[in-house]
Amino acid sequence: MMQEIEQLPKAAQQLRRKADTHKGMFGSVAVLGGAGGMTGAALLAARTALLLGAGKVWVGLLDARISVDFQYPELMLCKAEQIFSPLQATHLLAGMGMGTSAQALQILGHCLASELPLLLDADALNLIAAHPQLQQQLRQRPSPTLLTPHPSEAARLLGTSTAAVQQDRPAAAHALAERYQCHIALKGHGTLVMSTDGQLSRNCSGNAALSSAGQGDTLAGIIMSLCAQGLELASAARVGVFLHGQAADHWLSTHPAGLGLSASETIYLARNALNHSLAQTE
Ligand SMILES: NC(=O)C1=CN([C@@H]2O[C@H](COP(=O)(O)OP(=O)(O)OC[C@H]3O[C@@H](n4cnc5c(N)ncnc54)[C@H](O)[C@@H]3O)[C@@H](O)[C@H]2O)[C@@H](O)CC1
Ligand SMILES: Nc1ncnc2c1ncn2[C@@H]1O[C@H](COP(=O)(O)OP(=O)(O)O)[C@@H](O)[C@H]1O
Repeated sequence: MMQEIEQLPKAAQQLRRKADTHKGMFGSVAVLGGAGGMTGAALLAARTALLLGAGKVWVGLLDARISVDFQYPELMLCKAEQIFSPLQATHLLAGMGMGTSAQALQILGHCLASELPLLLDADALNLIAAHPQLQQQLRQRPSPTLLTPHPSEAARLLGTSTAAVQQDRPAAAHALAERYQCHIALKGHGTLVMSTDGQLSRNCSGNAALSSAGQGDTLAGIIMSLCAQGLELASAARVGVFLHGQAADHWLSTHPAGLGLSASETIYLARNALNHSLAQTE
């Protein structure tokens, strides 16, 4: 049976903060990605993780020419390999703008070998689709893993066409969860979240304003930020897809035709939506 996500899932209430806290209680997220020409994808995910409340955020870039994000100097930038020596993060997300080079393959291998909760997107998914040994490593991970494919990435992972995925999205989500033994968020209008316990949910928020580059990177950042702050990974996916869509729905109140929403602006809208929702239910 499919559950509809029509409002912020109750699990979000766990994000409310007590008075006596410190940053160590809200997780340390490491983002792996950003090869030459696509460092923006990794920075978008990292900025989102920070602005949605994660305690600390590292960015391990494959293109190591950039050493600081001047707009968000709170982010800790380093070479991708340095994330693992020593591993200080509590949560990993990988793939945004990572490319499919030998270096990307090696970094993804480190991520899969770690025992941390892991979100894989974009090129991490393309690499998995192309390398059976990574598929085996993925299936054997003892800790929670979420794959967030858009329909074309899902098609590569299933060895089918994008049209076939879109023709029966619940079947595709189910097949991905079965094949890779992971939680799945199959993106696109009405994003489906399929968890390894067999629960299938369809997100009802969001609109065509999200059809622009980088919006998947912000979704990945939202989900891992929520997970780092204590939500179980599948719950973080359900809360995250709703918040991401809600951000775009709020954009329509000032931009009714839904044009021109940048991924960077989605971050602020999602942050507002989350803060207001938690304050309203106090
Ligand atoms: N600022 C940046 O550096 C950015 C870098 N990006 C990176 O660019 C690389 C390539 O990723 P792309 O996703 O662009 O390329 P892909 O070739 O994986 O997928 C793009 C194609 O997928 C199909 N598709 C996507 N959503 C669909 C839907 N809902 N229904 C039907 N078809 C759909 C469309 O044919 C679309 O042209 C990745 O590493 C990605 O992370 C992107 O994240 C965009 C932003
Ligand atoms: N028409 C739409 N309705 C609802 N959500 C959408 C729509 N178009 C795009 N999205 C959402 O925007 C995000 C796009 O992600 P993705 O395709 O990975 O982009 P990118 O790789 O550029 O970051 C997904 O979360 C998707 O569900």
